[in-house]
Amino acid sequence: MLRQTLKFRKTISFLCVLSLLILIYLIITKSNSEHGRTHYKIAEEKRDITFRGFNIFPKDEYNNINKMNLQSSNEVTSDDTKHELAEAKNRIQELEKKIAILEGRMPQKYPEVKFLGYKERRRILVTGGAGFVGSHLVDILMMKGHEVIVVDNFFTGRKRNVEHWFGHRNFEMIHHDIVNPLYVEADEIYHLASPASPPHYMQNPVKTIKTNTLGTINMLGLARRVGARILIASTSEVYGDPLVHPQPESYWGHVNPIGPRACYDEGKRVAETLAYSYAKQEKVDVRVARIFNTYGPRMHVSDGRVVSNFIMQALQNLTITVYGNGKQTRSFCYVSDLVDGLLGLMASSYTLPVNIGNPVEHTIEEFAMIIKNLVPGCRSTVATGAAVEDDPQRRRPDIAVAEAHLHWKPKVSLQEGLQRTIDYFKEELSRTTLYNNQTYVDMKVNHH
Ligand SMILES: O=c1ccn([C@@H]2O[C@H](COP(=O)(O)OP(=O)(O)O[C@H]3OC[C@@H](O)[C@H](O)[C@H]3O)[C@@H](O)[C@H]2O)c(=O)[nH]1
Repeated sequence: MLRQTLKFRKTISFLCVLSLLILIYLIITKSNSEHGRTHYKIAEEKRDITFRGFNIFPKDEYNNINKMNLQSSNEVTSDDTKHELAEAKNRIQELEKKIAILEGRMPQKYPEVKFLGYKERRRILVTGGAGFVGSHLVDILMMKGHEVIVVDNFFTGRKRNVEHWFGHRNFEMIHHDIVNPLYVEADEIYHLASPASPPHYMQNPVKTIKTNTLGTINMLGLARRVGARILIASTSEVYGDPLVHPQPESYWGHVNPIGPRACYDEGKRVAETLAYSYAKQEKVDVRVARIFNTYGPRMHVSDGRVVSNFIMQALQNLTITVYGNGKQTRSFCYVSDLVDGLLGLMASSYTLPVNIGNPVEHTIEEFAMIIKNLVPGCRSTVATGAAVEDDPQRRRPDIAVAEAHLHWKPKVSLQEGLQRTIDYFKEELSRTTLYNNQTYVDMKVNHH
């Protein structure tokens, strides 16, 4: 009995030891396999990072991980994996090249901006701020250290004209059509929004008149609400086909109210009327600039006005197209001079309309020859064609008021201004033919 009991105990002890050994064995195997899995997981994650082309690590760390990946793949992976890794590296290299190209296109830093204290710094709204004149004005206001809000519907304006300010803390861009009300805070408003090139405004006369009437009402209403001073961009076209020469501000003009230019001429005349009505009735602080023919860089290659047309034609050895007999005259002001005049007017206490333009007058025929001679090796011929309906025959500003009240007169000679503009259009031409393959000829405006 005793022997049997001892034998039973031995068996029990043996079974216990055996189960203990099995348990230990199981625990060891499990921990090994988990360790292996973790290793594999880490390797997978690293491989995944490089595979997706996220080159976000500092270079050394990135290289180490690549080495580790290669080592581990040498140990555990097949030729397929090696091939995948090589492909991933190629893709990373391609992406790096693309990033470098994109970075090359981005402006590296902003133009230098003056620092203004909060008492001097003004918040300035520029309607049409992405347009030809507006964008040059925006540049100066920004560089002076003000906060600038650009409003544009991009009907004729372009983001490209102001993109060098994108992201700057003093700059804001609003895509908005001022025919609809706008609610922003501003100390000053430059109201420049409107198509200004005859073929453009004639192409959409209703839009042109809405912008100059409803749009101006909205901007004057805004100026009243926020107590801002507002400068309205009017035009020499309020004088129509003038019977007085040169044109002083006191001249009332000679305008056909139902002609093809009326949407612009009369639109701007109403804008002036609205400005002085708001000044009288609502005490809005208004300034009115009558802008004469202006030219310079950032005019669109297909703007359709004489300067851009003649320069583009001369640069491509195409016929220079003079509308009518070419005896009509114009006086051309370089854009930086105009911007100086606008700033001077906004700052002055003079509230009646002021002509801003360059009084140096040329016939259009002469002007064609001036441009042809400024483009080296130009083989263009100058041809006259059908006249444009209601085309003003003589135009030259009397700038006595600007000289007396703003102490302003233009500084840039026609020769110098045209040279800078020709250089700009040369650059534009190479850009359009290189990247777009859509040349000026496709978009040429012809209103013969
Ligand atoms: O290719 C062309 C283009 C224009 N012209 C002529 O050149 C003269 C100037 O024409 P533009 O189109 O440049 O400008 P306009 O003077 O007619 O109107 C301008 O006036 C002042 C501003 O307010 C506006 O920018 C615009 O309305 C006109 O006599 C026109 O018929 C040509 O002979 N050939």
